Amino acid sequence: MLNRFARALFTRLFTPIATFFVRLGISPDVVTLVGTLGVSLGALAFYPRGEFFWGTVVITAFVFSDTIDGVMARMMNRSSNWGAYLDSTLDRVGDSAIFGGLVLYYAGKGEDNLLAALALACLILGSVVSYSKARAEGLGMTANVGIAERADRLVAVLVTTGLVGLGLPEVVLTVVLALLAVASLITVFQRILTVRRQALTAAAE
Ligand SMILES: CCCCCCCC/C=C\CCCCCCCC(=O)OC[C@H](COP(=O)(O)O[C@@H]1[C@H](O)[C@H](OP(=O)(O)O)[C@@H](O)[C@H](O)[C@H]1O)OC(=O)CCCCCCC/C=C\CCCCCCCC
Ligand SMILES: Nc1ccn([C@@H]2O[C@H](COP(=O)(O)O)[C@@H](O)[C@H]2O)c(=O)n1
Ligand SMILES: [Mg+2]
Ligand SMILES: [Mg+2]
Repeated sequence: MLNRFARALFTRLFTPIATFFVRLGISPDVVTLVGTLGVSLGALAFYPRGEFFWGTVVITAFVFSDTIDGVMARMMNRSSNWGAYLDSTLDRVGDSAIFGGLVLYYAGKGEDNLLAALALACLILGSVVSYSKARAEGLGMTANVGIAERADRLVAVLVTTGLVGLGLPEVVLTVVLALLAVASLITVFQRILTVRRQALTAAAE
């Protein structure tokens, strides 16, 4: 949902940074790689220790590299299949680090099995959401639908985790992760139904 409504706004917001990087001769692939490293290190260095606020600040500082790399590629007229593949594959690494960092904290020092299980459910279901689109695209179909696309999932987990780091009760994170897991599951079904419709229509033609 956010992807649809906020993409144009965020593209405009980050165009000056993208222009600056292009002038410095930096390639979009480097931005994709450094962004993923920053997100993953931020998540895995801070979240397992329960440092939710600083972890979220570091992750947020790097997560928008995913918007900047695409803007740069289009600006330089070098959008490529390789770039799209690298971008999507590394997205999965960053997303796994974020939810994985929460799993590590709650399965260990945080001692909350319910929160650990919910963070794990969000990690797994989020990956299935992404796979359901990638597989559809690999078969020549589209699955660009769903109430919990990547931007929605990231905003939900980062805003809530950051606020818990500032003192918001953990029960709010429990509720948000539970809702996110359900929304991700619904998104999987929305995508399956979309692809089924396309596959059946194509078979009938
Ligand atoms: C007091 C609280 C303390 C904590 C403070 C921090 C709060 C943090 C708040 C927000 C963080 C928001 C993070 C959101 C990041 C979203 C970035 C993003 O997703 O950008 C990438 C995306 C490019 O898309 P891709 O084509 O690369 O992605 C594809 C897609 O993701 C598919 O997903 P799927 O659904 O299938 O899983 C994949 O299939 C595919 O593989 C993949 O390639 O760009 C956009 O989507 C652009 C729109 C981004 C909209 C973000 C909205 C953020 C809203 C509010 C943020 C407020 C923070 C303001 C910071 C301002 C900084 C100047
Ligand atoms: N290293 C990269 C990263 C991205 N691209 C191209 O941008 C598209 C994704 O754009 P976003 O705004 O969603 O990040 C991607 O499909 C590629 O075409 C690239 O070429 N190299
Ligand atoms: Mg990108
Ligand atoms: Mg991406």
